[in-house]
Amino acid sequence: KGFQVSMSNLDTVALPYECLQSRIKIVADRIGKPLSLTEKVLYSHLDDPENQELKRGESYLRLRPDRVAMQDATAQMAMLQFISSGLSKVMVPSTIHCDHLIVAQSGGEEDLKKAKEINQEVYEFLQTAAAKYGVGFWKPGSGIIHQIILENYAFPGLLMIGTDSHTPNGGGLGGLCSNYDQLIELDLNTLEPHVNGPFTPDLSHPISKLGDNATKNNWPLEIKVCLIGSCTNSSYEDMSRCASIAKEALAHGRKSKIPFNVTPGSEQIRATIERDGIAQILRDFGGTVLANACGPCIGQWNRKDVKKGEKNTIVSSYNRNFTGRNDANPATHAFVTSPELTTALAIEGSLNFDPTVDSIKGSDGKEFKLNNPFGTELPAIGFDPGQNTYQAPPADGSSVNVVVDPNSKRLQLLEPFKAWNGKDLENLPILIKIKGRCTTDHISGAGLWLKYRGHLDNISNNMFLTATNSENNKMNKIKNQITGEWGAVPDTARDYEERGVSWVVFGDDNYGEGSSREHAALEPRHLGGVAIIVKSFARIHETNLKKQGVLALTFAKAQDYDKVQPTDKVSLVELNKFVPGKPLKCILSHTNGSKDEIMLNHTFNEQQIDWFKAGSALNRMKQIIAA
Ligand SMILES: O=C(O)C[C@@H]([C@@H](O)C(=O)O)[N+](=O)[O-]
Ligand code: SF4
Repeated sequence: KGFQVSMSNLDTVALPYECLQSRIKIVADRIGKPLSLTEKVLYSHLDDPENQELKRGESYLRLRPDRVAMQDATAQMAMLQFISSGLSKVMVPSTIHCDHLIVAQSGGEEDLKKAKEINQEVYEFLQTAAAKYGVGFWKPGSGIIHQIILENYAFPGLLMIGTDSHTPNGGGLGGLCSNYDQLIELDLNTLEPHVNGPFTPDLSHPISKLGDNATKNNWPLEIKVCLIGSCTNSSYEDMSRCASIAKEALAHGRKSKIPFNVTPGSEQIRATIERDGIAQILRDFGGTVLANACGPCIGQWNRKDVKKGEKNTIVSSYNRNFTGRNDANPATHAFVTSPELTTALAIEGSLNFDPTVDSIKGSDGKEFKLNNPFGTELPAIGFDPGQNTYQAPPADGSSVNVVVDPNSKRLQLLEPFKAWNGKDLENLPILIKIKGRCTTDHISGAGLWLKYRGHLDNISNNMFLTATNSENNKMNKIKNQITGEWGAVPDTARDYEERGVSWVVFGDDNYGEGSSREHAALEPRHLGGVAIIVKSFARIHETNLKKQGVLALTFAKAQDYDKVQPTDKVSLVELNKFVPGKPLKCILSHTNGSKDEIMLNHTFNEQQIDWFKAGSALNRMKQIIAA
């Protein structure tokens, strides 16, 4: 009792277990039955455990997170929004992690040096904003946010807000607990390794069928590059399992047939795999050790081996493989799988090779088969922390000067979005009616655009560039409904905006899947979009739209999507009756004079409707603070 342990060895704030347990007790007494792990983590962070409404799947919980973590591609916008809030310091321990902006080309040291030069302005902004507002700063080279969280910050029961969709990775240390909502039994002996792709992580192939499926679909069988690493596949164990395969190949005089890139998840992983000889084995196998960063996973890859438009296949252990995501080449067929399967496939460099059954010819001409990979979960003699790349926030950063050059191409201070004018939205043009998959990479691509993530007007030039227009099945070719001219999506949106004309977008299922990037919501809002109307939303993106004051609406009847003509004028009426749980009325006025009235569902609660009325959640927060 009374003995305090700090939340991490980099913070002074104590682990909050006493407070968490007292809140759980209050809720457990209210509910009167055992709680699942998720309920324990959430309810122990309730702002008002005595009175919070607790309807599973319905209630919006007001929560107090223990900490916040931001990666550098989203932290710029997060800190710009924080600066515009007028608050003087963060309320909970927070950190910024420089991991998304380092371009992979020749290898770790060289790439990191170049990144520090190229991104100097952005790193300087983040480093000074961190110091000024009390945020810890992990310098470029520290590693990927989620690996660092696992190494320094995650603890059982933690509730953390992260500006990246893989933040739940830290939940892996959630610890065991007594009550489950559902028990799913998986017989792992029946589960064979799978490889997913191309163009989506949802297209899954058992390794035994991969070659046939690739042949049937005319996907290139030859693998051009294999890449291991990423925020969720770059632990010490991952690397040591890959090294066990590399070592076996080397023992038979074989190595990777193709370029093989290795991304350590953090400086600690890099230093430890160097110390333990694992990095050298991977280099002997033909590997290039890249910087501790996201790199090619998010298109930070200065790829030289194929030309843009050239059809080719790559295999990685990354998390995503959407069109063009890794190298901005829409013809790159990217497949994702485990780090060890990626390593094994590199030996023969073909999708037609099944390392679980096929043998390999050694340099002595003799056939051999790979044994199952094995790894070491934790290094026997502990981790080598490597270089210290962490900057703790000073006790008082108020005098720190944060520079945002008004002529910068990469950073721009934010202007508040306008509040709703209290009127219905009448006869708006449709900017684009999107057909099929529309991920956040389609709405706001990464790759070369990542450099503009701190400049809302400049990054808006990538808006919807790779979304498919239902009218012509083309990307980035839409008709301006006022001038009749065909043009690029961002230019057309800017033309409407300059004319003071708001617009809407229609979309398909799981709209906005993938990344957390708020830019996919900020950009349409910035260029004059007022409503996104789709068959269904991806959860994170729907919330991002609401936060930015955009009406995130879904067809009450999915088939109403087919009633929408790209030339329609769209009205959203009776908005004065916009309340939780009540669908909104939409009138489609077709060019032939006929009209269709359809109903649109939404998931806005009272607080979020206030965000819409105020123009954004940030505007609403400032109203509350000022009141
Ligand atoms: O786009 C971003 O900056 C965040 C994004 C990125 O890490 C990604 O994997 O796409 N994510 O996953 O949330
Ligand atoms: S998914 Fe890729 S880009 Fe996103 S955080 Fe992980 S490594 Fe970085």
